[in-house]
Amino acid sequence: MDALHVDLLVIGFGKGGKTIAAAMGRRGQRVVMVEQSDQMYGGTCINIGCVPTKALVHDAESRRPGDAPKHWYARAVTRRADLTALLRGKNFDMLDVIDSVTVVTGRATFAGPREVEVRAGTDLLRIRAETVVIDTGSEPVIPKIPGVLDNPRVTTSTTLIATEDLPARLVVIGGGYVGIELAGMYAQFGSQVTVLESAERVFVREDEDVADAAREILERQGVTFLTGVRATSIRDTDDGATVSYEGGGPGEAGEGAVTGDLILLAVGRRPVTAGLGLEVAGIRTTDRGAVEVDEHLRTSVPGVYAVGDVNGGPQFTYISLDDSRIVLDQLVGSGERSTADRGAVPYTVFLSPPLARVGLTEREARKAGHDVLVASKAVASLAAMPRARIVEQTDGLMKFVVDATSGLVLGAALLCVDSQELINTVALAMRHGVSAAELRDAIYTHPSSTEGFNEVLAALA
Ligand SMILES: Cc1cc2nc3c(=O)[nH]c(=O)nc-3n(C[C@H](O)[C@H](O)[C@H](O)COP(=O)(O)OP(=O)(O)OC[C@H]3O[C@@H](n4cnc5c(N)ncnc54)[C@H](O)[C@@H]3O)c2cc1C
Ligand SMILES: NC(=O)c1ccc[n+]([C@@H]2O[C@H](COP(=O)([O-])OP(=O)(O)OC[C@H]3O[C@@H](n4cnc5c(N)ncnc54)[C@H](O)[C@@H]3O)[C@@H](O)[C@H]2O)c1
Repeated sequence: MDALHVDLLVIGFGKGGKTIAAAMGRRGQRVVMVEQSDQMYGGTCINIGCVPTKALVHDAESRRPGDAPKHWYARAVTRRADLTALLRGKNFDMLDVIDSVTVVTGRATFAGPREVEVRAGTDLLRIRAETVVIDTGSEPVIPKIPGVLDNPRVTTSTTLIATEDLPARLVVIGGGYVGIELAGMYAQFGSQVTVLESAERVFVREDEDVADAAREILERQGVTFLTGVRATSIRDTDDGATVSYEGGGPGEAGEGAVTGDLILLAVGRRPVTAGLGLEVAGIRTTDRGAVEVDEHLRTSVPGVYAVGDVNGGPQFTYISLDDSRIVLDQLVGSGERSTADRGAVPYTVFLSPPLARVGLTEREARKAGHDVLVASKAVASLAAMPRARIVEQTDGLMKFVVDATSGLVLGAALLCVDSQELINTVALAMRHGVSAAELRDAIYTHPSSTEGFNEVLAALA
């Protein structure tokens, strides 16, 4: 079979891959983007990840006491589907409008170092490229628990958020990002939610005061947490699916069972490398199954790069985007940009209100030997941040960890309204050496959430 020969081949329509494809296509390079599903143009984020879940969080938060839960939820699922369809179309068009870029819908497997076969139904296409970018993302880990496989009551985030019937009872296995966000969201839609988490507490990376505040908000919204427990089996009953568990911290049952109408598996996501034929191409993987890359995202085969979740880095859309900057710098820039350049990378868990974090926690800062100053205030106690009262969301706290010697911000935990926006200002300040005093004394618009910094950081004076 003759192979189609192009300049750049991208496998997977994720954030990093599509950004590289568009940039190189605009430079006149012949580019092929291979995506296995026409329902995944644009990748995980817009179709089954960030965007649909945050749309659902928004709708869950907007439910008023008189709104019938099942109806409200079904309406939200329809809106989610409309929104993702719109964005999927826009993402396809983004590449389709570029003359030298072709989107091929089919599953790619390596046939050589920079050559793939693409299977679409009975059609088979062979593509050879000067440069290959692997951006195949990640997929949910399915824990080896009896009763999990082929059980219609067992869901992943992908299938749960497409379910049109609101589960009366939802059991979530895993209290990480996916588990927590969906637990909070479904509780606000009206489900009775139980989270089973194997760590001794939820938000285990966070300082205890922050973790306790976040947990307390979720509990008030109706989420029950069982921590330090491990699910051992799932058994179908007349009444639903019963998850048995072992473990449990002080004061908690050593073993027990909880029944749900649906069970959500949320114990992590692993890189999609199986079945890609990486061994045929000589592309090495790590012991965790990710494509092995160096700090410039080069794989073990010259001319082949890996971006996004598949390279084993932090699993965030904005990291996949930053990966694309590193690869583009290799292809058309100075080749100096690397993963080592990243500093103060923030993250947000979309609770209501969101928990946004950057830098060191207080515990980490003290352990690292810093002379630490802490400024922390409950949002409800802030006089100079009326925005929280305007939007009727006064839950949470703002906490800054500051180096007493340099006056620089070491980290922040913002559990408050708009924190997904605020944290980017703090991260920028940290990256550019803006001091805590400068953040405290800056002029912010009013009424805004940022002006909370004036009052919270005043405690450092
Ligand atoms: C429920 C959920 C919520 C999330 N929320 C957030 C959030 O709020 N903020 C955030 O930053 N991150 C969030 N994430 C993580 C984020 O979605 C991912 O980190 C990001 O989308 C990864 O992008 P990527 O570039 O690695 O590839 P992806 O976007 O995963 O794209 C990979 C693509 O490759 C395709 N593919 C795979 N194998 C092949 C093959 N052999 N041939 C052809 N195509 C193939 C897949 O179909 C897929 O479209 C969330 C994830 C989930 C699951
Ligand atoms: N807002 C965001 O940015 C966002 C939202 C969703 C997902 N994501 C990304 O997706 C990734 C995957 O999310 P995730 O929540 O699936 O993984 P995760 O790694 O964040 O959390 C998995 C959790 O499951 C627990 N766990 C593991 N095995 C268990 C078991 N057998 N029983 C009970 N608990 C168990 C772990 O202790 C952990 O707390 C995240 O790491 C994140 O990068 C980001």
